[in-house]
Amino acid sequence: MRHFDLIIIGSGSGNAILDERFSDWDVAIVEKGVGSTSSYGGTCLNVGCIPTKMFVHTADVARTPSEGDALGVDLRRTGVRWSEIRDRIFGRIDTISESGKRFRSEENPNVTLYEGIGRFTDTRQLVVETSAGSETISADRIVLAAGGRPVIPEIAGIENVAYHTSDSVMRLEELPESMIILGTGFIGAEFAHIFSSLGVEVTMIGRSGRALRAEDVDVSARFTEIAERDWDLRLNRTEKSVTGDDDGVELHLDGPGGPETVSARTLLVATGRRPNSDLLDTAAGGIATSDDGKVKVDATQRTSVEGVWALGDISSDHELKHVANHEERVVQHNLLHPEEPVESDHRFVPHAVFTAPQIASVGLTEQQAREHAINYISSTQDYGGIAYGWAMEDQDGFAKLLADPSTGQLLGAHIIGPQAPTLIQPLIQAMSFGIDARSMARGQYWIHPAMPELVENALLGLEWD
Ligand SMILES: Cc1cc2nc3c(=O)[nH]c(=O)nc-3n(C[C@H](O)[C@H](O)[C@H](O)COP(=O)(O)OP(=O)(O)OC[C@H]3O[C@@H](n4cnc5c(N)ncnc54)[C@H](O)[C@@H]3O)c2cc1C
Ligand SMILES: NC(=O)c1ccc[n+]([C@@H]2O[C@H](COP(=O)([O-])OP(=O)(O)OC[C@H]3O[C@@H](n4cnc5c(N)ncnc54)[C@H](O)[C@@H]3O)[C@@H](O)[C@H]2O)c1
Repeated sequence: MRHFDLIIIGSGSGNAILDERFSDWDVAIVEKGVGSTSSYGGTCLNVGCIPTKMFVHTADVARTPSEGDALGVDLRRTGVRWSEIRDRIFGRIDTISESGKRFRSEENPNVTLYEGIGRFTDTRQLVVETSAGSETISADRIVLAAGGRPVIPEIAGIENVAYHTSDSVMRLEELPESMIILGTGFIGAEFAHIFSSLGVEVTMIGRSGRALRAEDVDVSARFTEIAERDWDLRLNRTEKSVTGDDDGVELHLDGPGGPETVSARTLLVATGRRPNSDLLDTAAGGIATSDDGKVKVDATQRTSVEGVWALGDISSDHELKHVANHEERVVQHNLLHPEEPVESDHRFVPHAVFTAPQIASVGLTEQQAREHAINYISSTQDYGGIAYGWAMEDQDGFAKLLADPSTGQLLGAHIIGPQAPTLIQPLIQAMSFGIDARSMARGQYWIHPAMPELVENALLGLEWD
């Protein structure tokens, strides 16, 4: 059994821990590979944030003809070269993944890369199943950065049909003429935009009455209206069974109008993700998990076992890359300076959904404020009420702010509309640095007539003592 100073399980955010300060540590990285190509470098790089946003940008360009009409410009999309799009995107991604793996395995003499599934057999001890056989390794310190994977719901017949998840759908051989997307969350909303903009007929299935229902209630309601215009959105549905053959799939549902069947060439399952703690058999390592399988950590990212840390999707409530990166920097510091540990800061975690239109959010939603009986004032500013919104003829977008009625400190910010993830950044800054709405609105210039006037006007709309 080989013993290391440090074992890192997972090459996503975990890969970034190692810098020159670790050059005299004997380190093992354990990585099983993600996606249909078993790639190195984790979810975000290979099957998550980065390729999806490369497809999203392409989809944004592909849908410009639908926006030209209101402006008096006639545009036509005459074709989509799917295999070129796919190969352009993965030509870049696969090269980065391969060079990242080569760097760790060939250019870091202090690092040993184990390619296979790691599983705990004892406290700080693992067996790794590699193609060359199984090997047992142990270490003084272990970092769990093993992420999560898509959940496949238990629908009768699903084991007999061909379906995709976000792990495989971006590498489709051909663009299908139709697609059923199961799930109306982040992944469902982003892929519905991507595939519909490229010409695929999208049917989207949701269990509740709203799409993106975790968003602020007004944002979710507006998004649902727009999604109903753009896609065949079927809400309040329960799946009964699924059947299929070489030509496609049929999903049998129960809904408000009784039983119904939807069919399409391809089925994409986007019904959430689960942490990989079961693959790791964290229980055998004595590591405590919550009921949902997330590894329990304290504010310094320490697990229940001395010398074992966790970060990112395997332990975090926020399955977001910027959170995994933040926690990785905390773990890195605490490995190097155990006598002066630092804590993760999860006070103002923003997120964005890169669908159409874009959505971004930070802090409390209105429904959360009500649920926790938090006093708030709110303000909503439409894109249609600012000069740049006139230029775009925007009819749908708005920014909504919630603030403390006694101090004017922002409690939450939610934007649906063009460039929402960019527009929200000054509001994240105001919340993080404790700037009240009036100081924020009037303590600086806002470029006229640029889109951030949406934020300025929403701030000015908040009225407090
Ligand atoms: C389609 C999609 C789009 C996304 N878009 C965004 C976005 O736009 N913005 C955003 O902030 N977030 C996005 N996310 C979320 C983001 O990708 C994750 O939050 C982030 O990648 C988590 O990083 P991580 O390091 O915790 O885990 P991962 O990057 O998943 O790394 C975990 C690694 O551990 C390996 N592993 C797991 N178990 C074992 C084992 N037992 N033995 C060996 N190796 C193992 C896995 O193979 C994997 O490589 C997206 C996710 C998906 C799926
Ligand atoms: N832009 C981004 O930051 C981004 C993009 C994609 C994914 N992500 C991360 O990945 C995570 C996973 O994404 P996701 O979209 O899979 O999860 P999600 O939790 O956002 O959405 C899953 C949806 O599927 C529904 N669902 C569950 N079981 C179902 C069933 N049997 N039938 C129909 N619907 C069902 C859920 O109610 C939920 O609405 C997200 O929570 C997010 O943190 C982030």
